[in-house]
Amino acid sequence: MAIVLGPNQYGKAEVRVVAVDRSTPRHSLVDLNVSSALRGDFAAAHTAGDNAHVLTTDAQKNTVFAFARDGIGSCEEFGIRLADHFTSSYPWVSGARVAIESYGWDRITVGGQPHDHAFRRPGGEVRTAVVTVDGDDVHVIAGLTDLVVLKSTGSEFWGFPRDRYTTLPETTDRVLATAVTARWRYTGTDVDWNGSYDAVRTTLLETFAGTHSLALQQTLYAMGEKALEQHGDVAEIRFSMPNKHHFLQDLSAYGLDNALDAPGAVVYHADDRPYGLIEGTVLRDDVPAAPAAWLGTPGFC
Ligand SMILES: O=c1[nH]c(=O)c2[nH]c(=O)[nH]c2[nH]1
Repeated sequence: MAIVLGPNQYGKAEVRVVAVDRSTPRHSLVDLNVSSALRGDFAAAHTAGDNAHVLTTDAQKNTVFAFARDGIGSCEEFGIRLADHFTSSYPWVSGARVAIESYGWDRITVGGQPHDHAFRRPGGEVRTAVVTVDGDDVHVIAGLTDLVVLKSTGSEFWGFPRDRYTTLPETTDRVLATAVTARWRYTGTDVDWNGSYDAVRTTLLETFAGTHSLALQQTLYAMGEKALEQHGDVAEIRFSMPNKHHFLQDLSAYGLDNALDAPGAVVYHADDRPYGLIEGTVLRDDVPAAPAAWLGTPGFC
């Protein structure tokens, strides 16, 4: 009896690449989750720790980002480009599997017009309602979770203090993305619930799109302020908004620039964790607080 190596493959799973075409003011974006796996003669790595045949998973990840710089096109084309590249890179790489998930983004409409650089990811979003009767009081909190939105420009972040652990560069043009959880409390119950829900949601989307953001905190406040200005029967609105970071990928190590104004797609790494978590309440100061309305609804400060 001999023990032998059976089928094997290896690669980098779930490379989150976002390529933004900024060549005109009307941006478009491709948002992918790419997993590559190589097959071939990798026996020595397994049996002897000899890595001479191992095209690193790190290089596979870098290849995904580098190839995205030329634009992604369809995910099928992108997969073929990558798989062809990997299999032609070394004679012992006889096969490659490239699996791609593509996340669609719709343009946010503002005043009936599709926005140039503000997008909403369809799916996932959930409408919520919490009704609390407390003695004679009836409280209604409407809301939504997982309203995923992104601006490919119109977002800056600078002017923050720098201590010895602060390495974040200042930026005047970044991707801003979040998954909005919002809950808003009505002052009464004489409300067209569906109409009001749609209208508040529209206000949130239009304000996210239309606010030139200096911080996600500022965008949060602007969304709440507009919701209260435009909807007189809303007493307060609470938000929980993760900052879904999109880092400009550094491609300089392989001789590629990734400048915001260079031709080709601008390539970002969509990082899923850790994430900033920005939470806040915007309220009318002349409406009594209603702590009973929020009892048992966690996730807000
Ligand atoms: O909009 C932001 N707010 C922050 O508080 C913060 N912190 C950070 O690292 N990036 C950002 N972005």
